[in-house]
Amino acid sequence: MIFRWFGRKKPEETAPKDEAAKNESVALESSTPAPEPEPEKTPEPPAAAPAPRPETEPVPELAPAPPAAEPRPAQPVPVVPIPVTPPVTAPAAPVEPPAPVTPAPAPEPDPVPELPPAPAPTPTPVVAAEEAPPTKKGWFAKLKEGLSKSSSKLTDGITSIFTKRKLDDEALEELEELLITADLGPATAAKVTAELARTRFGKEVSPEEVKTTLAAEVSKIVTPVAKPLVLDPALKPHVILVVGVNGTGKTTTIGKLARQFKAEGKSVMLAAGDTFRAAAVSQLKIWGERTGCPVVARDTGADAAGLAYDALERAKAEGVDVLLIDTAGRLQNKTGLMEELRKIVRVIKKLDETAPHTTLLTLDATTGQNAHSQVEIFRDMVNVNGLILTKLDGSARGGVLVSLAEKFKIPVHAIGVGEGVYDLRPFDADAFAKSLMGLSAD
Ligand SMILES: Nc1nc2c(ncn2[C@@H]2O[C@H](COP(=O)(O)OP(=O)(O)OP(=O)(O)O)[C@@H](O)[C@H]2O)c(=O)[nH]1
Repeated sequence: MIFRWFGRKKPEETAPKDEAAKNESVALESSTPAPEPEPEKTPEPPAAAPAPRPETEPVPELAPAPPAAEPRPAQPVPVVPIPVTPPVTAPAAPVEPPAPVTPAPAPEPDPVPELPPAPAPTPTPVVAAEEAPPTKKGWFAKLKEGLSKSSSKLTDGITSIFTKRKLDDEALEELEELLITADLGPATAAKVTAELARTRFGKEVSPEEVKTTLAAEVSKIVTPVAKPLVLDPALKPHVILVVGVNGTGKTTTIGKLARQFKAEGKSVMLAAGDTFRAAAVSQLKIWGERTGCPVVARDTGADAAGLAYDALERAKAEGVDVLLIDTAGRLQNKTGLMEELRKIVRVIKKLDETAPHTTLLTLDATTGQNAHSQVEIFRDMVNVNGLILTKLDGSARGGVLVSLAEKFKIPVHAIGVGEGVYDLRPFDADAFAKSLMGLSAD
């Protein structure tokens, strides 16, 4: 029966590699500029097109009224002096004379003392003032806490399977199922349990041992993809195209990355390439303000590729270090989206044939296995060469990162564990694996 474990489920996911290679070449082909018949719609360098000039940042009028979706972390709430209403005391038992009951001075709607003009929600240009950057220890704690829903599902399951029990076929089967339901995917689940069987089969194992072994296995699987996003200093700018389904965290991630690059002393420019939704544009503008980065934007409905072209042209002219381009993510209109993304790529290649230098796909970790199809779809549209898993905080499906790593082998540059500007961190394989299994850092 041991052999059942070794032979039964060889991780059968070699196919994706070929598929990945195939698709990659497709994507690359599609982005090769040479015999492209299309550029008739390509926005030409806006020589004589003064009309919808991309408006540029800073955008002073944005400071007030952030849209509801604004991911601003808790700010000290401006204290507006509110006129204190006198406590309404029940009038004491009526005493004579009953007649001229002078009604207790009604809590007058106070003559509103002229309030000093409400302190406008601070324009928050200084990111550092928002929250303190977490220490390494604080970061691990945050990651562990963020992954607690994912890990408690796993650790509760492991405890119930392995309390005073030998590692037999049945236990392995249950473990494998548990790992699958925790989104690690069938191939990863089989691989990890087979490894456990190889070393411990027939022995009594404690839940702690199982967790430690699984953490080590998970770490082995995700280590090859844990690659920080490194900017090429020779590029002016290093162009990062950010793609992903709506709501997966593109704009927020751009804001967080912009902060990080700025903190490293880089000059950063943002391009509001999701021209479809006005809210997306204003959200990016807010991030631009918060991080002190200029934002190239146009009116809703403008041509996204034209905007990207203008942004790159300007970034080059200004010698900017990094250009982050936001994009739309309307999967409902897949063909239209594919066209739009490919066109952005083609058009920016006219200015720099090596751009985009990084095509980042944001994936919402709460969507579990759905993330797999998103990788496939976007990889086929554009040559995705980096992933960012967002919303790992509060997701019960953080295990999906492991199956993504195993299947696609695309670098995971960073993970998002909150809406705050500091809540994006380089992906640390070991810290992630331990947190996922509910273990402590050391
Ligand atoms: N908890 C949590 N929320 C996040 C994280 N990243 C983004 N969000 C939130 O997810 C929501 C969607 O994020 P956006 O950045 O607007 O996503 P988008 O992909 O740009 O979406 P569209 O603008 O609709 O295209 C916002 O409320 C963000 O604050 C994360 O790591 N953790």
